[in-house]
Amino acid sequence: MYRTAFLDIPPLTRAAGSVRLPGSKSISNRVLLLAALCDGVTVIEDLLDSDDTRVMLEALATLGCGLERLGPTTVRVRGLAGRLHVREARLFLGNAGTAMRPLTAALTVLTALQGGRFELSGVPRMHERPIGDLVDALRQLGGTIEDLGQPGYPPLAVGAPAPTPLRLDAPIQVRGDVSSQFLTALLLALPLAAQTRAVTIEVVGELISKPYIEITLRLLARFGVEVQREGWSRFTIPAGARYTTPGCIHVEGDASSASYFVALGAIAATDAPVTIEGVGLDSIQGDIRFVEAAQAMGAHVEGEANRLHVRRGAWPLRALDLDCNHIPDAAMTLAVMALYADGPTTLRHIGSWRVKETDRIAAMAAELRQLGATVDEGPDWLRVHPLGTDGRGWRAAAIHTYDDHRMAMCASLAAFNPARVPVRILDPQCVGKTFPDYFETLWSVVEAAPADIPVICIDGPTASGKGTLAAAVAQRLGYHVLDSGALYRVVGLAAERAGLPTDEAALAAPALAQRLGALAERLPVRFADGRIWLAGDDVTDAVRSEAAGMAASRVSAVPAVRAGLLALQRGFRRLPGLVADGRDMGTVVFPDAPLKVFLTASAATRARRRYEQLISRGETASIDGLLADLEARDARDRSRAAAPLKPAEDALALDNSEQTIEQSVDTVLTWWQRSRPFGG
Ligand SMILES: Nc1ncnc2c1ncn2[C@@H]1O[C@H](COP(=O)(O)OP(=O)(O)O)[C@@H](O)[C@H]1O
Ligand SMILES: Nc1ccn([C@@H]2O[C@H](COP(=O)(O)OP(=O)(O)O)[C@@H](O)[C@H]2O)c(=O)n1
Repeated sequence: MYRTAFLDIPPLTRAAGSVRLPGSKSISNRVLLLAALCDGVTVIEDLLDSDDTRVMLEALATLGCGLERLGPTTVRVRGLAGRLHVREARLFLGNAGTAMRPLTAALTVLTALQGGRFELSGVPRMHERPIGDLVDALRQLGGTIEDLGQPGYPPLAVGAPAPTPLRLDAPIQVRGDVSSQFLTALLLALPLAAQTRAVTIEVVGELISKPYIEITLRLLARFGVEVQREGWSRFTIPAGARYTTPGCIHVEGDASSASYFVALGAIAATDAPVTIEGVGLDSIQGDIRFVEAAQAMGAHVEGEANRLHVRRGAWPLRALDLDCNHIPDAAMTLAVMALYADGPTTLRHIGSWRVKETDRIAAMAAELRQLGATVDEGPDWLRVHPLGTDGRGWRAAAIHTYDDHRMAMCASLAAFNPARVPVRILDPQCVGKTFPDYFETLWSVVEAAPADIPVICIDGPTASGKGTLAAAVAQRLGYHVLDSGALYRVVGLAAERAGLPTDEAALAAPALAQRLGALAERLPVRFADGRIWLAGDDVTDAVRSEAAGMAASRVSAVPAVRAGLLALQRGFRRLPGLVADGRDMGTVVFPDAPLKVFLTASAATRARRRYEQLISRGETASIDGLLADLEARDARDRSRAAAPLKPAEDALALDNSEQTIEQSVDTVLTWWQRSRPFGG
């Protein structure tokens, strides 16, 4: 997951390949609650690992539920068997509506039956998301609920020290036109109260998001509770209802998350399809019907039970006028697809967007306008005018994401714009709510023209701080790093292991130079988790020695070695971007890089830094010896014929002798921001 302040997505061209989706959020949190309420043990497989499931798991643990992780996405839950193990607790539920609403209902019923008091709160946005209709229904039922903030919104306290009688004679009425989660919450909780008599719920007003109620009913059935339904207005939980564990339950891939990859397949030029694994035509999630909407816009989709294959069909996409009540979450994806359509697209019946993670109608309109689009909005509709496929009208924009995962994922689709402008996603870690690795998954199926993938070059003499600066800048931008010096060091080491000499006299022989060049070209080197591997051996420490540095300096003067390493180095230019440090990054390897820094510091400063570095590693060193070595290395790097150390013509010079590391990083990031088209 990217924890950077922003993530710049270069213009993307093509997409193909296969993605596996994380588990459905809606299913994950419902299954967790059902497993917690029932008697016995449930193993949940492919559970979503995200912010929203984490807060649910933490809440259930606080309530005394036995939870055991069997793997990254497998959890064993020992249910509470309908009994409260603790009578008082504070539960923090982040911004997870799928935790807040059902837990409020379940704890209201449990405390009415057994006594106890629980406080439920969340992030500030959670406290702006309505829950009043659910609270009204639970109060009708005889539950005790106290508003701890603004009435009708979390935070809430539920329960009282002593049990209170539940009123189950009359049907419980709940509004269905603000959020279907209120009805879901009652359906999940009321089997607790139906042990001796049937419980009926009546929906007031038109029920929105019916597919989410379907998921609730199907999962209740998996846990042994068969709810009887009359249309979409009356639901009866039979007397004697009892949650029983299915033993093991598998969570299917998230159909709303699938929408981004369906859209990708429809938008990106491609020869091979984008294949989405883990969700398909057998899905119980309503958002799977996004596929029909995408097809109406021109996507070519082939579905299997648990898999989808998508390609571009009509191009530009076909404009749409659609009632989106049945796909409230995935419909956001249509708003971005609409930018690539042949006319204005209108999304109707999306009033629930206003009470989601953010006011999604306002947010979507504002951000699509930033991209250059004309957008009209009403209380429960949105109309997006296309930006066209000839490149005119599109603007590079820094997209605000409003702590809303879907805003971030939707906006990424704008990177296919024909104007080939990059898209900046602010606060990319908001995707952690449902799809922590969304961007990594995106990179795995998309392509960009190499020239569009930004590279920041940091060249300069030894111990000027290039590696330190490169790593810090890369971390702030979410970019990859290329430590090109390490490659020369590894060549030196590989030569030694192959029994090849690297002293200057020997290197003068053309046959040896050629062998070293061939060695460099097929160097079995791998960088992973901060370690360097040479043909399966961890050589991280071995290549860092001063002797290895001197050997690197000698072999790096051999033109065949430099040529041999060229393709390998260029291969590091991968999405979303690269920071490369060395001697010739800006002059030879990435001459088209949009930012080149030539980093220097006085020889005395550099010798002192290297000295401190070695001493801190527990090695012995002398400043005078280091100074002499470093001057020798500088001289050789500057005077060699092949790619000598010198600033590129368009490099910006930075002398960090008097700067802290943070100051150097800030200087480079300021230069970088200036070179980007986002303003500010
Ligand atoms: N701006 C700076 N101010 C102070 N020390 C620095 C600065 N930049 C780097 N250093 C320190 O200097 C040492 C050498 O830096 P390094 O990044 O290994 O250099 P290079 O990659 O250029 O050989 C490191 O211990 C690092 O912490
Ligand atoms: N792009 C590069 C990087 C390193 N090198 C050589 O490889 C040696 C080791 O590089 P390095 O960056 O690890 O060395 P230090 O600067 O850390 O001492 C340098 O002394 C250079 O001679 C090069 O020629 N070209």
